[in-house]
Amino acid sequence: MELSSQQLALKERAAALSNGTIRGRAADIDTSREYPWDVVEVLKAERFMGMTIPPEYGGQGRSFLDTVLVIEEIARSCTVSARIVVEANMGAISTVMAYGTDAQKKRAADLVLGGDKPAICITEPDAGSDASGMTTRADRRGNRYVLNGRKHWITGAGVSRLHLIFARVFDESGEELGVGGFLAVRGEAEGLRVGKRETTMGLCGMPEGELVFEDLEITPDMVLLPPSGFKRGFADLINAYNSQRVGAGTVAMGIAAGALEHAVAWAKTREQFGRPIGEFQGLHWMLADMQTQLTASRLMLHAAAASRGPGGSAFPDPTLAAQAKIFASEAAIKIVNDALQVFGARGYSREFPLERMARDVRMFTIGGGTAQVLRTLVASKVLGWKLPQTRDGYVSSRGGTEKDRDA
Ligand SMILES: CC(C)(COP(=O)(O)OP(=O)(O)OC[C@H]1O[C@@H](n2cnc3c(N)ncnc32)[C@H](O)[C@@H]1OP(=O)(O)O)[C@@H](O)C(=O)NCCC(=O)NCCSC(=O)CCS(=O)O
Ligand SMILES: Cc1cc2nc3c(=O)[nH]c(=O)nc-3n(C[C@H](O)[C@H](O)[C@H](O)COP(=O)(O)OP(=O)(O)OC[C@H]3O[C@@H](n4cnc5c(N)ncnc54)[C@H](O)[C@@H]3O)c2cc1C
Repeated sequence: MELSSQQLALKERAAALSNGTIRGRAADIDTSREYPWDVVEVLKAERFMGMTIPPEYGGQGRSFLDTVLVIEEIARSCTVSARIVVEANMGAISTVMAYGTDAQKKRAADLVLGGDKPAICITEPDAGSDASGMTTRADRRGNRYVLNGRKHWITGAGVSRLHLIFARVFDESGEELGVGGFLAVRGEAEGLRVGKRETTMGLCGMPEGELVFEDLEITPDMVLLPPSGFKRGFADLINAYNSQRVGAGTVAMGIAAGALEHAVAWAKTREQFGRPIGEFQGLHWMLADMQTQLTASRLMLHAAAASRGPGGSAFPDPTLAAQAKIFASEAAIKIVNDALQVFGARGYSREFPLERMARDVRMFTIGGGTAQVLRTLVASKVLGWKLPQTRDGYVSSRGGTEKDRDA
């Protein structure tokens, strides 16, 4: 995909920041397990926070493809910093920019442009891949909603201020209306409690935590009503999430790009048997395969970022987003581990970035929808069949009977 001169300039600016300040901070962010507020200030100064926010709300109205160019460059040096760029431009913020009221857009834009990385709150202890099986509920009380429930593995728990919470909606008679999005700002909302932080293998500077909603009151101005209403609210909200799936896949690809750069430089300088190891054909072919997989990942992610879903969607095509994330995340795990292999024992040392990259990249076939669940989404498109995953749903969707179900 041909990039414009403005996009090339944007990519260069991001690369300069990545090669300088960001690269210098990556190892400390990992070992300290502290959220990099200093990096947020630098991202703000470079206007990499809220790039996709429309100019009327103080942003630049940049595309998802522009954002992907920046994410890749930042991820070459630091995964935590790259994920901040993802969530400051895609996912929750782009959902509010698409579905929100004017006041909600302004509030969200001010927070993100001020350096806030929003949290998208979908996953629950008993509803991970089966996200629509969520039990967090929003009960109507007069003109407000009261949220009760719990989410976990929420990126930014305890540091994010703006939260987009997916919840099952009930009217005052207790009738279920569907799924809605609810906005809450930590520190302003009574009843939003930050729980346990996970001790993760990678992305150590980014809190992944539990959120507990205890009679969290949501006023009408903070209800994010999906365009098709609560009835198809889940579909609308997860459709908006496709932007973040492309962003997540891009972080994985960026880590791989950084790891390959390190491996190429090492292969040229490390000598064994009196010659650079880069002279051995076995490594030629490894490096060639790594580059081939990286190029394919980048092409798929750029195509997905530039795509739009059916029906005039403002978001990437769901199938292209799923395919790009499946391919890029699985390729990146292989590329990073092969890059570590090129370093020999040094690859296994904390004195080199490869072991951190290998720990960081491992999450991308899980977070953002697992590689298995995304394959089902692609298969559903290929077959032209709906493929509900519950046993009853599957049997009935294929015209089966009770007998089939109990088979
Ligand atoms: C598994 C799921 C895809 C949903 O499966 P279900 O069988 O429960 O429901 P479906 O009938 O398949 O879907 C319901 C409805 O939504 C539409 N849909 C589903 N996925 C998409 C999509 N990606 N884009 C657009 N529309 C979508 C589907 O067509 C149905 O609509 P209709 O009824 O046909 O009109 C889903 O539960 C799922 O995606 N599970 C994975 C959970 C996930 O991705 N979690 C991410 C949490 S955030 C995170 O991890 C952040 C870390 S990362 O770095 O970003
Ligand atoms: C680093 C990180 C950050 C995250 N950030 C967020 C966040 O900010 N917000 C948020 O809401 N969530 C977040 N998540 C949660 C993430 O979305 C879930 O972990 C993911 O959706 C999978 O759910 P689960 O972990 O419960 O695994 P499970 O759903 O229990 O899956 C376990 C295994 O079973 C497989 N499986 C499950 N169902 C099927 C099926 N029908 N077909 C085939 N295989 C299946 C899965 O692929 C997986 O291999 C994050 C996760 C990680 C690791």
